[in-house]
Amino acid sequence: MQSLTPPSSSSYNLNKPVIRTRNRQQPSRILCMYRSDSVHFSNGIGLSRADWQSSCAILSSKVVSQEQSSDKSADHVAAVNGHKTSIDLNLVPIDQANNKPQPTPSQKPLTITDLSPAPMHGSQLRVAYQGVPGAYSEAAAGKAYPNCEAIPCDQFEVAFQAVELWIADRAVLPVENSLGGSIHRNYDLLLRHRLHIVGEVQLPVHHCLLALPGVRKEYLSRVISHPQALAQCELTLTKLGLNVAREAVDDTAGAAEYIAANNLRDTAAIASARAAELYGMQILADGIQDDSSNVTRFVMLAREPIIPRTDRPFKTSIVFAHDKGTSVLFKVLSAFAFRNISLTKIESRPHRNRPIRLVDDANVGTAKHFEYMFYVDFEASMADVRAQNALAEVQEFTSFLRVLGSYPMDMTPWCPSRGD
Ligand SMILES: O=C(O)C(=O)C[C@]1(C(=O)O)C=C[C@@H](O)C=C1
Repeated sequence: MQSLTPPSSSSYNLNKPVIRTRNRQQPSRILCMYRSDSVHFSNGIGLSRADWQSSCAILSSKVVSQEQSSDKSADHVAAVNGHKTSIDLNLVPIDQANNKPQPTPSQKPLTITDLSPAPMHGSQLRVAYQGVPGAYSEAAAGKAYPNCEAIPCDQFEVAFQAVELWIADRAVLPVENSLGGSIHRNYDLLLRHRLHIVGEVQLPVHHCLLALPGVRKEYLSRVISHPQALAQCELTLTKLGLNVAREAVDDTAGAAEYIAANNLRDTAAIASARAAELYGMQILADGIQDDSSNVTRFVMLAREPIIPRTDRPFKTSIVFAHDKGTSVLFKVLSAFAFRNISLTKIESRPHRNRPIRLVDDANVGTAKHFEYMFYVDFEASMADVRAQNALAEVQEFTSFLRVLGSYPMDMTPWCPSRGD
């Protein structure tokens, strides 16, 4: 199993080990664990657990929406995520009249525990996040799962692996910020890993400028923080007269920890008030984000998808591509527009497997088109027939389609960050 080690040279003992990539000393053992897990959960039809999980959200609801249709269409549906199988995917029967999932005689009615399975090891949910204690991601983990055990990881990738290897039950990862935009790394990782989005939280982000006790603004020659935090405070730093070097580090709280551990009196960090408290820093300026309504959206990831519902607002996240390029985009978006399904987010990322498509024309030469993966979030549950029909249509237009998750929207009342 992946080993846990205490944080680097920090003199602060927070009793919270950070999972670090450099301690992945036994890849073969990790691989074995994963394989045996797949075998153990295999459903006897040749699909691994991971395959089954990634297929089930879209496949189950689509098959159910076409309950009366032929075997041929079931095969067709089962190819949506690239898995050709005759598996019975009739997992979430839909009452078409009420547009609600219905229990069948062989199924127990759903309870709240079905929607958010309890951890197998005890009552406290273990939630992996990137950063060290005091990071905003830790606060997001606490908002998503009050009373959870937050597990710090030194990289996003490690947070994904912590869940895959059963070290954690969930990962909480930032995907976009209202000022800084998308956190692209996490979009790429969502595709590379087989975890499911099971929820979202939006966290007001209130940045502070932190320095060692006694340090004044005039002494500073640099400010360090997470690149997103530096971007979110760019104008305010200038307004404060801080024309100092800005340097990116892995996370906001880690910046504060680093300054404290190395007694750096010429360096300030952009981080939370909680980080100031944890690492014995003073707050030189409070609320330094360029916009008072600065919000970061985080998604929660799990090994299992949740069962989509229609009795509360849900969002669904998908990723798709087409081997004929971007011309498909308009058609895909129209599938949602015709059904009055609002999109809340669209993002494109390079198609890593095939980044460039060459189109040769003997007369004029060779066009080099960049290829993309498109990520779309829309406001509907996969248990909603409108979403099922929209995705059935999207499937016709795309060569790759994966549902990343269908999950409750964060509807907590707007509560701007402290001091605004
Ligand atoms: O560094 C942190 O404290 C984080 O949690 C990371 C992160 C990010 O990746 O965007 C999260 C929220 C803020 O937007 C700034 C940084």
